[in-house]
Amino acid sequence: MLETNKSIAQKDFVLSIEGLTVSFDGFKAVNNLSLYVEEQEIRVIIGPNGAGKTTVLDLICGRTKATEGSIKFKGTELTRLNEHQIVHAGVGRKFQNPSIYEDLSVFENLELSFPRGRNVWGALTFRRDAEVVAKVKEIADMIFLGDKLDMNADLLSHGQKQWLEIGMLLIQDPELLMLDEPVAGMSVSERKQTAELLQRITKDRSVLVIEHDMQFVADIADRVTVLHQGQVLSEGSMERVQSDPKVIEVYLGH
Ligand SMILES: Nc1ncnc2c1ncn2[C@@H]1O[C@H](COP(=O)(O)OP(=O)(O)OP(=O)(O)O)[C@@H](O)[C@H]1O
Repeated sequence: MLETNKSIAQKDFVLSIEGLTVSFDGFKAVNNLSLYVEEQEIRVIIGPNGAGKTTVLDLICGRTKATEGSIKFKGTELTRLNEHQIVHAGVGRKFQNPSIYEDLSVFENLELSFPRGRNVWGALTFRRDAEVVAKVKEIADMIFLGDKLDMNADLLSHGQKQWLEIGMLLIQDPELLMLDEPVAGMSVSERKQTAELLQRITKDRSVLVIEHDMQFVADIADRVTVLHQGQVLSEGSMERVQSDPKVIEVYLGH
């Protein structure tokens, strides 16, 4: 046991969650959870409805306050910070529904998210210097929208809107990116492209994803954590969790 603790402590984890619990009127949606995410890792959290997946992301990004436990991001204790401070520390979160500015172009949406242009008026009036333009183009290419910079965001497909929102997070250069069901509503080819995109962006960062689409999970996951009733039911490679009888019983067997 000592050996295990020592090896866990020595690894370079981007995110170390230990003993995390949140209680809603006595109901523990997350119950004494420990989870460690490495640099450049894509970790996928799966599990049945109500398992606590979204609540875990809410706790990490500061939307929900923990009752007990610790969430360390590169050594910084996140449970003491507010949502804004957590974003500033380098944690980006994408929710299920895209929250892009539909009446602005792809370029303007990305430009607005560039760290210097966080507020709308600041972003629209500051000079589009070469650095911003270059970064916007780089990100647009990465999210498959390089030829759609001038298109109004409301004309994009659902999948393209999801990519734009991922791009709006990437331009802020988070070290941990959290995505809640990123391929929901996407076509098969868009799912494939999204898998490629996630593989590419983990060269510089880690990604934590909640997903129900098992093909997509198999395509992207370095490791999978299966949650059930706020606790880790199983963890490891996709092959390992898929063949775990406990996982088949409560989740995959349905
Ligand atoms: N703010 C809250 N107050 C009370 N109960 C909550 C709150 N947030 C979540 N819960 C409960 O906690 C449990 C876990 O919810 P959560 O949304 O995290 O599950 P999930 O695994 O993301 O499920 P799904 O796959 O359906 O999105 C559920 O029973 C939910 O009703």
